[in-house]
Amino acid sequence: MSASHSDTVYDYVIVGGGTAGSVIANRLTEDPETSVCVIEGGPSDQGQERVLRLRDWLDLLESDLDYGYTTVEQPRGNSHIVHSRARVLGGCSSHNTLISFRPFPQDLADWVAAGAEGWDNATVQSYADRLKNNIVPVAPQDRNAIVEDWITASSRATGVPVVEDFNAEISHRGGFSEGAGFLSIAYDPYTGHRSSASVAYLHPIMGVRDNLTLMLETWAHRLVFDGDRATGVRVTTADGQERTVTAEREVVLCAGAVDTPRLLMLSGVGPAGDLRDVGIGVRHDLPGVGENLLDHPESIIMWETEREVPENTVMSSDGGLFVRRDTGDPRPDLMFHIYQVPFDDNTARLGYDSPGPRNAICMTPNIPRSRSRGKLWLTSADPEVKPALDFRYFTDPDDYDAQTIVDGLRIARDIAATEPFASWIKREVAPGPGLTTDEELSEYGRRAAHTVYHPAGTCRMGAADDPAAVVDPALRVRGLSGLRVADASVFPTMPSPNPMVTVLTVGERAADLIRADR
Ligand SMILES: Cc1cc2nc3c(=O)[nH]c(=O)nc-3n(C[C@H](O)[C@H](O)[C@H](O)COP(=O)(O)OP(=O)(O)OC[C@H]3O[C@@H](n4cnc5c(N)ncnc54)[C@H](O)[C@@H]3O)c2cc1C
Repeated sequence: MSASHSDTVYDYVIVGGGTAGSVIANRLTEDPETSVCVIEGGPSDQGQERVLRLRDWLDLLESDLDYGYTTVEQPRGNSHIVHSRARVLGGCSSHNTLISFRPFPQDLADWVAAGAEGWDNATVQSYADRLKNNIVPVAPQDRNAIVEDWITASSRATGVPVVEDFNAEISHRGGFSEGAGFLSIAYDPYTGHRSSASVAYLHPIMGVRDNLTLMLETWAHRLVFDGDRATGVRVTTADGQERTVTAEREVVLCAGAVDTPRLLMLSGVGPAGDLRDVGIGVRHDLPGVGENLLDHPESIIMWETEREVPENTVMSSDGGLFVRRDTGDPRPDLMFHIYQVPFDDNTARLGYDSPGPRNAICMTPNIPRSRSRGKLWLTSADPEVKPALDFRYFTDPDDYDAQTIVDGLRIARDIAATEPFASWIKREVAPGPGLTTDEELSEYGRRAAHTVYHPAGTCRMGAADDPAAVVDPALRVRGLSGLRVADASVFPTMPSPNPMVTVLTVGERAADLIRADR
């Protein structure tokens, strides 16, 4: 951009310097003639050891760097889940566990079938090939003996193969149906530091590229329009000033699956009836905003160990297991993480005791393609009031979601009875051996349920003429101009595995789409 512009006018304004936003900011500023301003609600992560040290991720949950969204009551689930969302540069990639899975080919076929033309497997995987993050299987020194034994027992008990590199199976062999192994993680095995979106995409260019401006601890609370065209963002800066940051070309929303639909609705873009109910003037009736709230729900089984769990780890959840029950689909339909620490918030609330910090091992079965669909909406026109999140956990009519958790708990028990994992186990703490029927396991599994922290889908992508879609396949907000969304909210359906790599590829492709429109 030319030097004649004032300091609050940029070619592109990106709201949210999170996972996708960091990628887009990097790619757009590769052209020195293009100016970009990133508005980020949180502080920088640079030099912040408590953020960068991946092993300490649990300390960031519900901290000053977490927006901590709650849910409305979940009659068939757990009403006490806190949905952590990071308030720091790099977004959730700066406080998550950085487990890195490419989406499965069939996940992307689902996207295309949902109207996301151009988001086919070959195209999306080619963007995954470009990622700057250092994604590697858990390094030898971080391979904990109990996880090694759990992988062996998982393979023996369920008949699935041991997998050395899950992503290689996806990129070179067209995916996998089942497997147990150490996870691939975006980290530096030499330092234990994150290879988050900010580390990989922003740190190398901060203070280097003059055409990149970061407005940190700055909150965007309303979009500014000229007719149907988005021209900028009203923000409150770190020192409490109200300002308008102007975009000559586009505003790109990367505030995540909670805050992007929230900002659209606060700006009068969303379901007209819902907006009127809270006294917000309707600029553009877009019924899909806030709908299609997706997640990966999980539950937990916890054991006390006979001896202390060794300390070496990347982030205390280093192994994964994928099982397929429905052979009519090539993808796994049950996933498990292992936790090498007592992950006991939900079990303690239900009255279960907790083993000591070095004497617990947990498995968390999760639902890769949950059939329950939720919704997010505003309860007030006040931008400070958090939105309501209703995931409608375990409400799918066929009870597929709850049955998946029941199956998961049973498979976990089989693994705990199989050597070499069995000899680590002293006793089952939760749900406890007394609960055995489907009904008992379903009731427990739903009450102790948690989230894998993967909300998505609330501004879903679809065909340009699909009235329920919020953005078209080029990520442009339907019916408006100068406005795109690029973050987890555009997912039409949930990718089966952990979604961060898919979000990063959304960022990579968004940058190309934006450049193509110049
Ligand atoms: C605890 C936890 C663990 C997870 N573990 C994994 C994992 O291991 N693997 C995996 O694949 N996925 C994981 N996930 C999910 C994954 O991290 C997210 O799906 C992904 O990072 C979301 O990226 P995003 O770009 O959509 O949003 P975010 O990364 O959340 O970015 C949004 C950014 O926008 C900023 N922002 C929001 N609103 C405003 C506003 N109004 N004004 C200014 N700034 C604003 C926020 O501060 C944030 O930086 C985890 C998530 C959590 C919370």
